[in-house]
Amino acid sequence: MATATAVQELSATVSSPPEKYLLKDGIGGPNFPLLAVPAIDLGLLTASSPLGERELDKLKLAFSSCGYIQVVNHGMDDSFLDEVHSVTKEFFSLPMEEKMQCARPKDDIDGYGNDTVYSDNQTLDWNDRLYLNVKPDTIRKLKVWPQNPKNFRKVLLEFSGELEKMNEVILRAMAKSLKLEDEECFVNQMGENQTVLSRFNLYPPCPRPDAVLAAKAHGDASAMTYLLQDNKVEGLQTLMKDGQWYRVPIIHNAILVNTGDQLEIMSNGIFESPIHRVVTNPEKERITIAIFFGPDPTSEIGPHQGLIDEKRPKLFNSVRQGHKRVLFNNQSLDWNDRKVLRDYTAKLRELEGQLLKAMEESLSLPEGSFLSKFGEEQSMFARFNYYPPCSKPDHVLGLKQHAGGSAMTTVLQDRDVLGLQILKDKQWYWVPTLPDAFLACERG
Ligand SMILES: O=C(O)CCC(=O)C(=O)O
Ligand SMILES: [Fe+2]
Repeated sequence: MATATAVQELSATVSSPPEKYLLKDGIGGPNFPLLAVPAIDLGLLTASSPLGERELDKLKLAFSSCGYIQVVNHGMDDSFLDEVHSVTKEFFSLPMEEKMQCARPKDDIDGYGNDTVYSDNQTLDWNDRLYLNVKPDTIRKLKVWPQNPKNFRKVLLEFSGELEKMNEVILRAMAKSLKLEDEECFVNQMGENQTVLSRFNLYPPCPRPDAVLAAKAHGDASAMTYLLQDNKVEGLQTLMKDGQWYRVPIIHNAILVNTGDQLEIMSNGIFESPIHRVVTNPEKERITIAIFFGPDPTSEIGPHQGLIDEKRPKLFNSVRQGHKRVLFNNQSLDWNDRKVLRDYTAKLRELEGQLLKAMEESLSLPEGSFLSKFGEEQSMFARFNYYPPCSKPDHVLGLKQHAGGSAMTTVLQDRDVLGLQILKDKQWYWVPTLPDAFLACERG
């Protein structure tokens, strides 16, 4: 495993980014709409007044739709936040030899560096960063904590300490906004020794903003993420359910908060962990500071009991951080696969609606005759099949003869290998494969 050259140096010396930073299909765009992220007044979240109630409703709506809030009136004054920005900028402006004293050792995450290169095919991010674990104290790697600027460590501890308090207020408010009896339920799930990780990001100017990302699309593995954005240069974008990337706006010295994967689990999927990315800017550098809060890695987290009912079954298994598994009709799936499955099933639901409509039309039935029978909460399950080669195809079936119990089944067939047969008039017929076409059948 190798480390890439500092992006800061590339930015200063090359006129076009090396191949390994270029995305084959570009970043899309160029016009990305601005996302409306609600500003939440921290003081009001704890107020028992109609205004306080309104703020809680805003918070709930924001976290369950776009996944972000901008916290204002948070009690950190401008001069302090300017100091957070300036120690970060000063650190990245140090001569390379000095920054390298904080270099991330191979196979570690703490320290100054950038993408670890795992393979020749990897596309790299246009970003240098300093990762520092802050809590629990026992995992601090002080060897890579900057000694210069002199106030760096003090500022980091004060900033993360302020955000730790803010996080407790917000976690309580989230529980309250969901009308949960136990307002401490999310705070308690974070455990005795929650993890606090800081990430200082430098995004140098990039000559190919159309083809290079500063951070590839990802969801945060944290429970909650707090970001002090650059006050002048935008860059963060988030993927909304309409499949479109939106720009996340800047509010001067507001703290941008998003839910991470662990909170998605605790809230049984009500508060989703948004997928986001960072784009590059051709002229200006961008600096941000992210603080991630995660549950105690030794304690188990899971969907809160009060958020599980018939309408919203338990979506996730209980897990320890780092072992993110999910329940999807009793099939355990990896986290990223679940996101793919969610998008895929959403598209199939649309397709199903169109097919039902066409079937109604073909029988001259009024619109909705079939669809209405499925009800609000129609069930849907996925099954992934692997059929290994078999030396006795004349004696062994991949799947015995059956008719499914569903109303409608959609199959994405193997692109190359035939296998499915249907029985019609006592005769078995092959079902041809048509690359990337869906096979739909009634009554499974
Ligand atoms: O710098 C940003 O705008 C976002 C950073 C981010 O997504 C991260 O560090 O996980
Ligand atoms: Fe992130």
